[in-house]
Amino acid sequence: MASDDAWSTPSNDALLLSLVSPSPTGVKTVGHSFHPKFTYPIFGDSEEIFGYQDLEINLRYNASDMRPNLSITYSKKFPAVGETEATDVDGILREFLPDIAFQKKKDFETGIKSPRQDWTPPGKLATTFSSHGNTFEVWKGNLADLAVKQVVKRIQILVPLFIEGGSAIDVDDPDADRWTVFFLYQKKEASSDSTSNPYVFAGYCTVYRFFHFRLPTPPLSPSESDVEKATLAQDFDLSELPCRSRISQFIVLPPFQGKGLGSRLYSHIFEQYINHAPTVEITVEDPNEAFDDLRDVADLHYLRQLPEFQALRINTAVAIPKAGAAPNNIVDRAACEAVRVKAKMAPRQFARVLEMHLMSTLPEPVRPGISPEEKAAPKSATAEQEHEYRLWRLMLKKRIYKHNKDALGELEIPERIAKLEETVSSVEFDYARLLIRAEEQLKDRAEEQLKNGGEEQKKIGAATAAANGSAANGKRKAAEDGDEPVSKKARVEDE
Ligand SMILES: CC(=O)SCCNC(=O)CCNC(=O)[C@H](O)C(C)(C)COP(=O)(O)OP(=O)(O)OC[C@H]1O[C@@H](n2cnc3c(N)ncnc32)[C@H](O)[C@@H]1OP(=O)(O)O
Repeated sequence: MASDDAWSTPSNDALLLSLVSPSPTGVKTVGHSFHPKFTYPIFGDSEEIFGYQDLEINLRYNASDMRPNLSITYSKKFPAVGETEATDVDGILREFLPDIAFQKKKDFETGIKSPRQDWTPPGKLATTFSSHGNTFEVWKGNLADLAVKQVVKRIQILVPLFIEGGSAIDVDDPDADRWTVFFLYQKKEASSDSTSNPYVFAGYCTVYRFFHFRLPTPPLSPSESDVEKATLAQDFDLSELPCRSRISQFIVLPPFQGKGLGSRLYSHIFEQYINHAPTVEITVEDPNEAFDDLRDVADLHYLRQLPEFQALRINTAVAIPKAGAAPNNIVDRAACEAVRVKAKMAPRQFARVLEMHLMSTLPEPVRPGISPEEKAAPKSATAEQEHEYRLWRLMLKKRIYKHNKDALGELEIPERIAKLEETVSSVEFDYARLLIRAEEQLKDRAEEQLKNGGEEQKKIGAATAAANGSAANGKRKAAEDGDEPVSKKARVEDE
């Protein structure tokens, strides 16, 4: 009998996903097939499937309505010996896929040929944009809509497969209407053959609406209290109440990744909630590093278009005390808060993007960059420039200290100071990296716009102007405190 190894297959390799569409001769794959990033939520921590040789698990999706079809093939199956038997792949996947996925291959292929050619994604068309010569559409719908629910049920397996720690949402929740779903589709030119639909699924995002509880500022005056009671006594639409809109699951399928589509989808969703009056804050559930990057850059572009954000400056008249608490007025706090509320950003996210932007406005000789050469040969800066940089760094240090007060408090003072300095330098590096990305993204988009022409040019122009002469120089400033270049790990302060 062959060893256990011979009967074991890494589940990430065995599972292959593809988008397909009907063709005159049968079914064709759209783009390239792809493997999942994670399978441990499905097949266990070891991500191994026992009991097969040459195991292939093909999960094919009809590219438009995402009707799934599962086929499992292998050359040999381990004959059960006592309690040791081959993993029940079909049985395990039934917990993650709707029944329709288990149809016979032939029925699936016949089935996807029959849908109407005028099929459109569920919900309503929210926006159209072009990217690298292709047309994309975002469709927006509510999970209470059966057509939206059907597609979500079909694609939910993508969450454990691509988002670490992600879990599917309960589509049968009586509060399903609190979920809004944004579908990203590529729209191909209508083909000469009448068999395939022009829509190809590229990704999706779910957004949950939380009620935004605001504690009344005590004491409520009798008149305010009466008004509140009267309001609550009436019939009112729950969807009109102030809410916090939280981006929960965000996926761009691998064949569409790294092309700027995630950023476009995020920016569109952000804009939707900026214009959605009941939303007071737009938040993100457990973002990972890739999503954080995408969001930081997109939020920076958005804020730089607001004149009141551009007007925020480091107040260089502020003196730095030799000892005691760091000053509170390095940037006008009331003005910051007004922009934050307008931009509906959570305080920490807003603070980060503001710090990043202000770093980009520092005079060139003191502006942190990412290149070690600059560290070896620092440019000479004037005393005023050094002062401005120290103020900026103090502001950053203060926020990071507050954010990590408990963890830092456990360290001895010299260690605490060293840890804080290290974290601040790491964040500086990260901001410099993101500012370069932001600049590159603007350039790419401007080129794209030049090719296509169009309205968006104006927005890009405004953001470019705000960034002009102030962007990161791609070099790392010599650290005053002699820090070594830190790792690229971004969120030290989040630990
Ligand atoms: C709330 C949440 O759901 S968090 C989980 C997010 N989802 C996932 O991780 C699922 C798998 N991954 C994906 O779906 C996609 O790769 C996404 C959503 C993370 C990014 O979408 P994409 O369309 O690939 O991003 P896009 O091409 O717009 O890139 C924008 C920026 O995101 C950042 N980014 C994208 N992918 C990565 C990555 N793998 N690692 C680090 N940064 C990344 C970069 O800053 C990039 O800018 P650049 O290409 O100019 O340097």
